[in-house]
Amino acid sequence: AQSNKGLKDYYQSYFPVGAAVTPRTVEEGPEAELLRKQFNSLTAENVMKPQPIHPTEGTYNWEPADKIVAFAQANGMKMRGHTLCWHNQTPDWFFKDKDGKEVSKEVLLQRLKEHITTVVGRYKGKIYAWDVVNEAVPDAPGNIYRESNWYKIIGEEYIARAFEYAHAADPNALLFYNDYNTESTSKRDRIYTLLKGLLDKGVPVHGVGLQGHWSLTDPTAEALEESITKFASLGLQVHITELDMSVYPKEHARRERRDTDVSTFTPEQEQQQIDQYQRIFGVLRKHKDKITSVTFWNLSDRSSWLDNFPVRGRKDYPLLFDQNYQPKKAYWKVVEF
Ligand SMILES: Oc1ccccc1CN[C@@H]1C=C[C@@H](O)[C@H](O)[C@H]1O
Repeated sequence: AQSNKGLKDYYQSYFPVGAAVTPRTVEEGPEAELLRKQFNSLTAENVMKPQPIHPTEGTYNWEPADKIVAFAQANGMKMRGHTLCWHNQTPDWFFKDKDGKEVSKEVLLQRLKEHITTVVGRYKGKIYAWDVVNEAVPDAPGNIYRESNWYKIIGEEYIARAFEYAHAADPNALLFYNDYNTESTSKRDRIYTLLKGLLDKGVPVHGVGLQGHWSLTDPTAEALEESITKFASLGLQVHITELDMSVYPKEHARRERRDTDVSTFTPEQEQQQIDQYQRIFGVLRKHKDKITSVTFWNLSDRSSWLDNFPVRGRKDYPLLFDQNYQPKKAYWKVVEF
């Protein structure tokens, strides 16, 4: 019956649809029920990032990640791994020796290799796609490489090495480069240059993750189409990895509250959100030959990372399910096509 269909059923002949979850989300209850009904792919929102999973050189924290993997396995869901190499949520110990001094390039490469080999190896055969490197390209025009500790100590080759380590650990896993703001022409072009260079050197990159932290007006359908086709022209699969649609103007840096930062979800904002979700999914369906996964970042408006970014404590309403896990008007425009 229609009522039993979820997003994953409507999109069965297009692409898997997923959500970013916490270990709490997969405990029995309304959120686990919503996951089962609506989604057939999962990403761990935080617990597979370097800091949560490998807090000190000698300790791995497997239990939270294992919980999410077990839920995916038990419910026949695909699992995306997020993320192996990133400048954020990465512990300082990677970059420091026992005296607190900066480590050499060789030591840091060895630590990166150990981390990736151990994490990817543990979930071999259970995680089919990894965000190997996250956000290596800066927003500001000009440089291709963000000046992270990875880049400063190793140089640009840290990216190729990360992909090679992941491929050696699980030759069957699809390996992705993941980034946000991928529809801005300057950043899009620099990501393209980075990826083309890696592919030309034979580095095992299989796809690009467009995070999809979008807003009511950005991107336009044309800009999104341009990004999808440009990256696909490299022979890469395209995943939308962190889709949400803030009801506030897009910003890319955390900032303190201003008294104008009131939380609103007016009928006008809702209508704009309905129209934008309809436009975006029209483009994604049109390019189902290039798009092989679409994952929302978090599950429902009950809780979104945007409730605290870029402004702490400003409630956002970015997803297809409301604060009581019910489909919003935008949901029906996404599934009725
Ligand atoms: O939209 C942004 C603006 C500035 C910096 C980072 C981002 C997006 N950064 C993402 C968001 C949330 C995290 O949980 C994800 O791991 C990260 O990939």
